[in-house]
This record gives sequence, structure tokens and C-alpha cells, in this order.
Amino acid sequence: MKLSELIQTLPFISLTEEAGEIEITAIYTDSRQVTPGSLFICIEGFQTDGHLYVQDAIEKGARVIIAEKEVESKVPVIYVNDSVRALAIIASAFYDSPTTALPLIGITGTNGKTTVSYLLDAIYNHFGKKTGVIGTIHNKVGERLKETNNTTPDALILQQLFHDMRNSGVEQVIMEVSSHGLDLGRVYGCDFDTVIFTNLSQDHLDYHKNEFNYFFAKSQLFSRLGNTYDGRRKYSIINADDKYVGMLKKTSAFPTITYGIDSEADVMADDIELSQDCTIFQLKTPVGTVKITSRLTGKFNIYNMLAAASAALINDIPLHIIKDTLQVVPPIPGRFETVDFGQPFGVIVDYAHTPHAVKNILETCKELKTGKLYCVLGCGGDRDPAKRPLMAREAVWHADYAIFTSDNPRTEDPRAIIDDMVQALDGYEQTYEIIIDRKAAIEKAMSIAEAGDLVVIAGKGHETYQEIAGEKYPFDDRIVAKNAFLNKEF
Ligand SMILES: CC(=O)N[C@H]1[C@@H](OP(=O)(O)OP(=O)(O)OC[C@H]2O[C@@H](n3ccc(=O)[nH]c3=O)[C@H](O)[C@@H]2O)O[C@H](CO)[C@@H](O)[C@@H]1O[C@H](C)C(=O)N[C@@H](C)C(=O)N[C@H](CCC(=O)O)C(=O)O
Ligand SMILES: Nc1ncnc2c1ncn2[C@@H]1O[C@H](COP(=O)(O)OP(=O)(O)OP(=O)(O)O)[C@@H](O)[C@H]1O
Ligand SMILES: N[C@H](CCC[C@H](N)C(=O)O)C(=O)O
Ligand SMILES: [Mg+2]
Repeated sequence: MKLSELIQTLPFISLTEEAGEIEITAIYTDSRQVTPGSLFICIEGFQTDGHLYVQDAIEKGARVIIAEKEVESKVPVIYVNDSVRALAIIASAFYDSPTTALPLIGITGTNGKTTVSYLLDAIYNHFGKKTGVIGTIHNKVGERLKETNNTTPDALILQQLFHDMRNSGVEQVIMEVSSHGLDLGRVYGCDFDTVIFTNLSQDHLDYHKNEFNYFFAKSQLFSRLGNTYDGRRKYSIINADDKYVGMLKKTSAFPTITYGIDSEADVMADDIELSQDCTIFQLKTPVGTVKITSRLTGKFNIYNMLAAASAALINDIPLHIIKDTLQVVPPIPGRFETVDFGQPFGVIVDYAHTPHAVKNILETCKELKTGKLYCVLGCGGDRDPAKRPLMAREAVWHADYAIFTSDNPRTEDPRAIIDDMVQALDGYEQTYEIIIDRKAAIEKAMSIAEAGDLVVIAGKGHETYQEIAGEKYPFDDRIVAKNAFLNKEF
């Protein structure tokens, strides 16, 4: 594509006629990947600054540089005031604005995004639509799975994915939109049709600094709905039981549908029965009421089902398809995943990594066990330290006994993370212990649990690695628990 076409919507750019004719073969933000004939965009990051790698990019064949700060270059440089926004505009243009031709659902909120995306994927597939999914566990184009580093990838990867989806005949895209994704401009240029809010509670304060900024980042998904008034039907779907419902309704540029259990809402759940392996409730919608028996457990999963059902209904998926799907959809990997290897007690692996999620999972489990409730829990390194004591407090408040251990320490000292967790647990010393090594902590829980007890292994869910001192090692809570039990002597 010609450079002049790629940058035509960037403000205040003047190009010589000759430069405008340059054919751009690819776009990169990482100099290490640059190929001949490409355009390199300098992005200032958290670890380093893309402006430092201009020479590297040129040596590898970059023909044009986009920069925010002055750089030395023998090839044309286009200066912009916001490289991240320029990246989104250029990537969208390079890949022919794929989201204008792809119905796009965006899901945001502290907890539940992955679960809602799985549910919607299953509903759309059951309805016969080919889907694309972008989220924490993987990205998916039809049946093809692609690995991912981020819940919401940067604009370049996103537009490449959308392009791939459009070329592969995807009819519906379902995407998790993280607060980082919104705040760091990764979703500039995405034309959302339906946006969903699950809930908001404490997380990521290391990045956002306070809850208002965190909320503001999330709320952008709702104001961003208003990008185009081209006749496409657009809706926001909001949790009526969350304290932010009022503010989000005001922010939303298009009609709002609410869902809830306690507050009056358009889509509601009633007559709820929870057990360890199923959930029963009446799904009440403006087009009828149906009874749902789902394999997803926990009150919080009813909210996830309501969110998915609301988004599907408003997009004309018949209620019977929604019901049939919710009845058969299997538990989401690492989300309230029951691990059964013949042991006489229950084991649940769950991705709870916020105070609210730890509280929810343990409150649900309290109702489901007949014996004691154990919780194995750690907190991630290089992530919001403010949530650590709150997560630990929820664990000792709601479990009979907690074992505090490592999650992904990343670049932090594992012991220091646990010290942060236990700093405000005076008076609870008899109800927890510390075992830094996660495998040993799980083994301990497996060795003390007895018939009727329930062990919740929280924080890592589906993850198949543990990141220690910047290195990723194979680690899967489900396998470690199983091996610990099978090697156990009774
Ligand atoms: C803190 C953060 O968000 N970092 C993201 C960021 O990386 P960074 O800022 O560290 O990048 P950097 O290493 O400083 O590099 C700056 C620039 O120089 C370039 N560079 C670098 C070296 C070189 O030799 N040549 C070169 O050109 C890089 O390609 C980059 O363009 O840009 C990368 C590419 O887009 C992201 O993958 C990376 O996410 C990291 C992996 C991360 O852990 N992010 C977390 C905090 C995150 O975003 N989480 C959210 C929410 C999760 C949830 O709750 O669901 C998510 O959406 O994943
Ligand atoms: N609707 C909900 N309300 C509160 N907690 C929930 C809800 N749904 C899931 N959880 C809890 O949060 C954990 C993570 O769920 P899920 O992966 O669906 O959320 P997410 O928003 O995608 O998280 P992440 O931001 O890390 O990707 C679950 O394992 C469960 O403990
Ligand atoms: N998306 C979340 C995942 C946290 C999972 C937990 N296992 C950790 O490593 O902290 C984050 O990046 O904050
Ligand atoms: Mg997720």
C-alpha cells in the first residue's frame, strides 16, 4: 500500500510527492522483526523506547519511520504527536479497516471477561456462526488457536487478527477488552457493536493509581461505541447490581440493556439453586422465561451467563439456542474447574486473582462443602501490591485454613510478596501457614484434606507455567494436585 494512503487520516502531515509514492510492505513496532520495504513505528514502552532502535530498523530494511521524538534517519521520518494512536490508524488502514465489516462484541470488567467470552463463543457456534475470539487464554480464528501474551493485544496485532478473521470467513468477533488495553490505546480504531460490562472491583492499582482512573479506562469502551452512526445496531450491556451501573449508562452512547439478580433489570435470574457441580435458575428475559441447568458453578457465574445471554438476545439469537448452549457448555478451563482424580475430598482450581474474586469463590465453596474449606493462594509479582493483603484477608476470613504461597513472582522476591499478603493478619496466625514453593504448598493441602473437605487452589487457573525471576517454568495446578494426591499414602 502507498504511504500516502496509509497516513491520509493522520493530522497535519505534509509529505513530498516522492515519499507519498513509497510502497509499504509491512508495519512493525519491533525493530527485531523488521523486513525490507516496511514502515517502523517508534513506541515508547515501559522497559525501553522504540525510538532507540531506528538504526536497527533501517539496517533491516525499514523504508519509513514514524516517530514522536526527534530521531536520526536516512529514510523519511513522519513526526506525529501520538505514536500509539498513529499505529492504530495506520494498522487499521493497512489491513483495510477490518472491524467495519466484522460485528464486534467487547467485554470489559475486573472479573468474568474470559468466562463471558467463552459463553458467547459457544452460543454463536451453536447458532451456526463462525467466530473469532480474542482474550486471556488464547486468540481463536474459527477453529485455529493462536498463542497470546496479552488479554488485549496492541493495535498492530489486533488489526492483523481482525484481518485474518475477515479473510477466514469469521462472522462474529468476541473480544476481552482489558483496562490496560483501553488506557494504552490498543483498541483505538476498533468499531464495537455490543459492549459488555461485568463488574468493577480492586485490581491493577499499580497501573491506574486509583479506582476512578481504573473505572474511567473501562468506561471508554462505552463512550467509544459512539464512533460511527452508520446504521449498525449498537448496544451496551451493563450489570445492574454493580455500583457503576448509573455512571456507565450515562457514558454509553447507545441504548443500554441491564442484567442482574438483586436489582430490577431487563434480563434477570430467579429461583437460584447452587451445588458443587451444577447451577439451576430461571432466566427471565423480555422475550420469555426459561429454566437453565448449567455445569458452571457459583453465583458469579450466573452473572456471566446473564451477560452472555443479554448480548446474544439483543443480537437476535433465539432464546432456545441460548438455553441449549448454557445447559451444555463445559466449565471454562481454570475457572471453578473441578479436578477429580478419585480423591475423597473436592479440589477446585480457580483463576481468582483479585480480592473480590477470592471472596466470591470462597463464599460459594463454603456453601458446597460438608467438611473443612482449605485455600492455597499466592499473589503475582510486578502486579498491584495493594491487593495482596486484601486477597489474604479474604482467604483467612472465608476459608478454615489458608496456605499462602507463590503465584508468578516474576521479577520480585517471592518471600517479600507473601510478607505483603500477611502484613495485616494479626490474630489469624493459627489459621494460615506459609509455604513459598507452590508445589509443596499444594502437596501440603492434598495431604491434610479429608473426606467432605474442599480445597480451592486459587490464582493461576488455566496457566501452564510459573514465572520466577523472569523465567517461565512448566507448572499446572491441576497436574500438581493430581500428582500430589496419587503419590500420597493413606
Ligand atoms: C506493561 C505493559 O503493558 N507492557 C506491554 C508493552 O511492553 P513494554 O512497554 O514493556 O515494551 P518495551 O519492551 O518497553 O518496548 C518498547 C518498544 O520498543 C520496541 N523495541 C524493543 C526492543 C528492541 O530491540 N527493538 C524494539 O523496537 C518494542 O517492540 C516496543 O514497541 O507492550 C507489549 C507489546 O504490545 C506488551 O506485550 C506488554 O505487555 C506485557 C507483556 C504485560 O505484562 N502487560 C500487562 C500489564 C497487561 O497489559 N495486562 C493487561 C490486563 C490483563 C487482565 O487483567 O486481563 C492485558 O491486556 O494483557
Ligand atoms: N462475574 C464475576 N464476578 C466476580 N468474580 C468472577 C466473575 N466471573 C469470574 N470471577 C472470578 O474471577 C476469576 C477470573 O475469571 P475470568 O477469567 O472469567 O475473568 P477475567 O475478567 O477474564 O480475568 P482477567 O482480567 O485476568 O483476564 C474466576 O476464576 C473467578 O474466580
Ligand atoms: N491478567 C492478570 C492475570 C493475573 C494472574 C495471576 N496468576 C498473576 O500472575 O498475577 C494480570 O496480568 O494481572
Ligand atoms: Mg480474561
